[in-house]
Amino acid sequence: MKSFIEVRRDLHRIPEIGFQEFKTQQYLLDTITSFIKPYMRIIKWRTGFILVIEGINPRLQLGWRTDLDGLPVQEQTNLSYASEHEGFMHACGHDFHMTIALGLAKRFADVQPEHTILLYFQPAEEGPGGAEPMLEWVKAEHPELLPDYMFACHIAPEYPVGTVATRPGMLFANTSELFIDLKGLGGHAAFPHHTKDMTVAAASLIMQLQTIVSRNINPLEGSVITVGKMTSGTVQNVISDAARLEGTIRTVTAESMAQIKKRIQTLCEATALAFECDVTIDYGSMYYQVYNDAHCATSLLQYADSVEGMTAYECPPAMTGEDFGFFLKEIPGAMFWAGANTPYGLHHAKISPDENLIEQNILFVEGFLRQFHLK
Ligand SMILES: CC(=O)N[C@@H](CCC[C@H](N)C(=O)O)C(=O)O
Repeated sequence: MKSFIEVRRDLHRIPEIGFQEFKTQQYLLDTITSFIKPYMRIIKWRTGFILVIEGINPRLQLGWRTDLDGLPVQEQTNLSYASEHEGFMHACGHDFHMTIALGLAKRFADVQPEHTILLYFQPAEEGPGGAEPMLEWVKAEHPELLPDYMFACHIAPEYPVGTVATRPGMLFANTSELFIDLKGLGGHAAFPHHTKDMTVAAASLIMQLQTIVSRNINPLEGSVITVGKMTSGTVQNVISDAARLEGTIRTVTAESMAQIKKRIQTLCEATALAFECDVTIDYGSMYYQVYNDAHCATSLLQYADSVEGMTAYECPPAMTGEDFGFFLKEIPGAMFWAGANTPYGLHHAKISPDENLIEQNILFVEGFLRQFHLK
């Protein structure tokens, strides 16, 4: 078998967006098939699958989840193994997450575990969200594959390799995507008084959206509204008849999410009135916050503390979103940040995490799952 660094590089070359992970799924299945044992079996679901590894003496079923999808980001790393898919990149570390899961599969193929291990290879974390429908499928079709406890990691650029950073309670925020379409009346650039200019309406709306967190939400409750993409118009001397804003909302409570959406509705209605146009809102997909079970998070930190080369850090929560939150809503478990030591942040076109994290986290997670026990 190839080294795990080579495997990660292979996966890095072929990023695919949510529910389009066809090559990725095939690569993962081919790799697992090369070392699969009679006590292991694969159950496919859409572009993902579950690898079931029967334990020798299974008192528990422990789940480990990896996400599979890349992002629509044009890579700028200049790496020899950069993305071969123009306009797409593994800019959120899912190539690392997948390699760690493959590494666990290999380690448990080499030495059968005591507990039954369920490796969830889940599509579409970045959007539209694979965790919720995957969990619904398991509950309906394979309830025997529901883990008793479930874990996952996410790379963290800002921490040194070997860091395990997590906390009991909320680790990541509630999220909701946000899509706003504005439709007006286009026309000649020289005759603005005959038009309803959607570039100006959209620009005004963006500025108003940015007042919600600063003026309407309790400052002691963190919230974020980001408009990551704005499109409007066709050419420099035609007034735009259509604009679209694409963004995301992050909150720490369901109440502030509802409050923000109410305010967005009001501002959109006001924009429609002020700019004499149609404004429609679509909230896309929403993720439940990542809420760690206290015993599971503490167990991860304590185990990290006991392993040479690993550093446990009880970290603050972040406004990142993760659909792993849907698993944790129903199954006790925890997610942790795995130190990746790179100057560029998640979703940056130049992010290049330290590959040493792969081996270290395979061994860490393997050891953690093998020794995990009930309270
Ligand atoms: C870990 C991470 O970066 N996750 C994404 C999840 C995105 C969810 C959804 N598409 C949204 O934008 O609301 C993140 O951006 O935090």
